[in-house]
Amino acid sequence: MSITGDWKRDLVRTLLARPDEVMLDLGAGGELLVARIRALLSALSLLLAPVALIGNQGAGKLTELMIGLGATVFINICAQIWLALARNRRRHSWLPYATTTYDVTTTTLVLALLHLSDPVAPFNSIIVWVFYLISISMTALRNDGRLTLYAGGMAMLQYSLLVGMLLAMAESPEQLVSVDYGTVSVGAQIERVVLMLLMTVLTATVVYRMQRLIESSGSDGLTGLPNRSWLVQRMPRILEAAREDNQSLTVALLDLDRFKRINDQYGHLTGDRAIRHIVGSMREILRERERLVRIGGQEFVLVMYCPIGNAWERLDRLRQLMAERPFVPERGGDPLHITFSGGLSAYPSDGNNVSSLLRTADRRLQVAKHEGSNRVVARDT
Ligand SMILES: Nc1nc2c(ncn2[C@@H]2O[C@H](COP(=O)(O)OP(=O)(O)OP(=O)(O)O)[C@@H](O)[C@H]2O)c(=O)[nH]1
Repeated sequence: MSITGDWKRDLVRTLLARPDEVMLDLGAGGELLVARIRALLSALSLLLAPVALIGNQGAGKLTELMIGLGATVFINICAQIWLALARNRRRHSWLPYATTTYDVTTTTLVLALLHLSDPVAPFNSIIVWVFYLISISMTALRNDGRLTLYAGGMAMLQYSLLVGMLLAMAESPEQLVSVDYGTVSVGAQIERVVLMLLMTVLTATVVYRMQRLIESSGSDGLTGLPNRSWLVQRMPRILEAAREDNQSLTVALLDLDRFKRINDQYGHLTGDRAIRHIVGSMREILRERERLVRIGGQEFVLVMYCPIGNAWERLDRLRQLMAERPFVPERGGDPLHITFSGGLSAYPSDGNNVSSLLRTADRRLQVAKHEGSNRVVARDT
């Protein structure tokens, strides 16, 4: 299979996947930012009506301005509602879809309204049409590829339907010529739809790249395991979910014993190989949804969905497993028995947040090291 094929498949899979908790959290921050920008732009649009009033005279123009003013007031009320919802601590998963639908549809409605003042305006107005592109590009801040595809698809569909309907309604070619907006050309309309498609593809690529960067910043290069920043970001949600499901959770902090001697004796590359070898054994004791995290050089955290006593038994089994599978530093050389020490803490009895759980586990780990290493301590003595 070609690398290009894999890349494309990965891109499509990433864009269509439901974002995970970290992406959704970042996306909620992006939604708030977009809501603020929308509120600012809406407030600025309120200034346009008085400015236009100064420059225009006549009864017909006044009616038009009143309609414009009414529309901007409506847009401002909506912008404030979206802002209040985005600020809400409770995350609404439907909100980005609702606001994107609103942004795109408002653009279409304003273009349709422009038809009342000049029949060519909806086809050739740049200022209003550009809001389709702005709405599509703003979806990048929500970290959800599906939202970008939805925005692009909806913008292209609504615009095509609008210009198709207006072209069908035109009674004579003269109606498609205007002093202010020029002549309507079907080619230019197709170009606009192609530009919307291009903006959708570009924004989707930005979303894909951002998701990849966020993922790689949360994983360890040597082992591919999640790293400390992953743990700090993810743990609050994991603990919250365990509390809601009334599920037992134990945090195990493991530290390899006297690892320095392997580096000193065989070199760093062999040390790296030893770490990967040990991680292979550690992975085997993981159950569904449990995580192994590399938080430091030779330090690991296991997030285990079981009571602390059961976790202790499982880690004892890991010790046996590692004893049965010694690491061979060089071909034909003597196998090395690498051991680990561990400290456990139970959620919520030993702490109800990541720091206090890790602090307790670390205190017990130090006791394990002090008592001679190669052991796991589950409670304070
Ligand atoms: N090869 C390799 N070594 C690492 C890596 N990260 C940390 N180390 C090494 O791990 C060793 C840790 O040494 P110490 O903190 O003294 O701990 P220790 O020798 O395991 O001793 P105790 O923890 O007290 O049992 C150092 O030699 C680090 O260079 C890594 O990614 N690869």
